[in-house]
Amino acid sequence: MNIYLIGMPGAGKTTIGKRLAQILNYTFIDLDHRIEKNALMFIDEIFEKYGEETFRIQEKQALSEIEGDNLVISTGGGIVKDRTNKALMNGIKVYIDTDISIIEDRIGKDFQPRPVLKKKSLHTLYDERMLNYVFFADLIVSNDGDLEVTTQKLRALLKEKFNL
Ligand SMILES: Nc1ncnc2c1ncn2[C@@H]1O[C@H](COP(=O)(O)OP(=O)(O)OP(=O)(O)O)[C@@H](O)[C@H]1O
Ligand SMILES: O=C(O)C1=C[C@@H](O)[C@@H](O)[C@H](O)C1
Ligand SMILES: [Mg+2]
Repeated sequence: MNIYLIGMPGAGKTTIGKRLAQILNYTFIDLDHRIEKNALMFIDEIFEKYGEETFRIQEKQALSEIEGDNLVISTGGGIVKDRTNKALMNGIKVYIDTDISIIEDRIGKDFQPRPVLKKKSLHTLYDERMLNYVFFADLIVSNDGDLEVTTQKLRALLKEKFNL
């Protein structure tokens, strides 16, 4: 069974995904890195050179190319903008739900370029996307507190609800 992590930029999908894969002995895949490998370009360069629409096509393509079992896949924050992407996610979809003000605090301390945040605030993106995250989700896990606590909580829910 594969596990897809969805949620706002900076919610913790990559960090939790790596740790969860370690605990379950699954393989970790970061969809943003797959897109960069396919395009031989960083995501902010794709946005700059070709725009968001082209990026979304590449994102859908990378999602549809995921193969294998026992994978933890962290997706980009905007994967839910296109509701038809849900059908391409064959596995348990987990919404990592993190308070916007906590995300703001956390990503103030990291330096990854996030091109969507050049145009819109996290608050606006959250208002636009929140219902779509819920539409995609089989499970919802809050990541407002300690990372290890979140990951263990998720691990326990996967066992309880999906017998993993
Ligand atoms: N529970 C936590 N406690 C403290 N810091 C955290 C926690 N979860 C994530 N972080 C930190 O928040 C930042 C964003 O996390 P991460 O990169 O995993 O988010 P993401 O959802 O993958 O973001 P993006 O959509 O931009 O790829 C990182 O600096 C990470 O170390
Ligand atoms: O929230 C978004 O729309 C994005 C999030 C990142 O993970 C990347 O997928 C890209 O920068 C777009
Ligand atoms: Mg990430």
